[in-house]
Amino acid sequence: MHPNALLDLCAELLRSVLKFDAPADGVVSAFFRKNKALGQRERHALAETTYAVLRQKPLLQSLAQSGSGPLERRLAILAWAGGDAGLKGALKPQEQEWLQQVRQVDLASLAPKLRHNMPEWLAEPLLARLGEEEFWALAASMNEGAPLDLRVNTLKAKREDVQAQLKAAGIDAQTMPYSPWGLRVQGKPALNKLEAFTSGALEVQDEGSQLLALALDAKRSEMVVDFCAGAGGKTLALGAAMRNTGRLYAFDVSGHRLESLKPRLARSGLSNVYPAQIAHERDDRIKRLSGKIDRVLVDAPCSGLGTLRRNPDLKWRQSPQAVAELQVKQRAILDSAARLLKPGGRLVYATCSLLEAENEEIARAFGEAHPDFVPLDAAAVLEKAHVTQAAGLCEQGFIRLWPHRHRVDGFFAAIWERKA
Ligand SMILES: C[S@@+](CC[C@H](N)C(=O)[O-])C[C@H]1O[C@@H](n2cnc3c(N)ncnc32)[C@H](O)[C@@H]1O
Repeated sequence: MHPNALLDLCAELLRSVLKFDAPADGVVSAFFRKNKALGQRERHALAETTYAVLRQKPLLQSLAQSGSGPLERRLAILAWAGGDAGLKGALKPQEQEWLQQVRQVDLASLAPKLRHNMPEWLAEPLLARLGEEEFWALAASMNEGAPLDLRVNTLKAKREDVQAQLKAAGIDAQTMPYSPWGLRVQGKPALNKLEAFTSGALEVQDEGSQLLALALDAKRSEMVVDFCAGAGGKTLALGAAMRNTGRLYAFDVSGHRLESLKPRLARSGLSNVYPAQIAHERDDRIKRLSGKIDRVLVDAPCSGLGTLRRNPDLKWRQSPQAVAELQVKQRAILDSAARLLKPGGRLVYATCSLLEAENEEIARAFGEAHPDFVPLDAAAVLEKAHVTQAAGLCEQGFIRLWPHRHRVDGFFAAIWERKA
């Protein structure tokens, strides 16, 4: 495709994505389905440019003000990720001149909001919690892409064997710094045709999610509930940790998400998982299992703001009102899920949010209202689960993962034991 046509197509894609009426990854995939003739490199250029615009929207919108022509084309020019040669071939002389001028701007001299590229309602609490230096490190880390994290299904294979298989396929996979199940790959190699993947020895799962499954410490023959199982990323890790014994209920209100668990379940070799759609957190099924469960994971619906490296659109699609509504849901789900536990059972509440409002605030309120739940020290729990450098992953007794500190998505988890 001619570079100019590709640039215009990118502007068209940006126009759709920047409406923010649907998640960016879905809009990009739908756009590619509609534009079938696009080659691999062209798709890469369009997707990376779109994500670069989402990551730095305030900065790029501000810089784009001086140019002319459609705003989305200007944004695409400023963020272009398809190489300088292609861009040169696409630009009119006037645009070339403008780009030269913009590239001279001293970015360090710009207002803070154009440098951290977050809405104020998000920047404010993060700055208050982290202080200047760490806040800016976090802002920078959110503008980096995330690597591809993998979990070895220990039911089927050993980590070092899968690592060797990947190496034989030309993929350099490093063992993860914290999770004993994890391998990390740079770039985005295609995995779905590899024997390690089709045989179920390998799943895509970020390191933080693996650590949450480790924190639940589900054991052989236990009764376990994954309350918000979704497409089952954590369910699969829990089922393998239980060595395919006992009973693992995968609940979710979304039947559609639970459907996506099925092919993954088939690959994994697990037969101890029971997916079930529930109407809401007080569903009759929950009442029937009340007091019978050994371990419950609540991977609560949340703002997702810990995953901005992968989903930068979330910072523009979320709002303080949405967070307030999520808090109501999070409290209700945690309260209801807690009823499932036997005396002596373990409860883990987790989110992939960075906000105290969805994390410590929810956990503390639950602790105050439920004196029969004793908080467990997260570092001690992770150490017992053979997680290396566990203390560095925890704050105030909770798991607290940060992209700039740990090079993973942001995650939170609180752990309790119901009094015997
Ligand atoms: C963070 S996602 C779960 C991700 C999943 N655990 C994984 O590892 O792939 C939160 C899930 O909570 C589900 N959910 C929302 N409200 C719920 C409720 N009242 N009861 C149970 N699940 C709920 C959503 O459908 C969504 O799938």
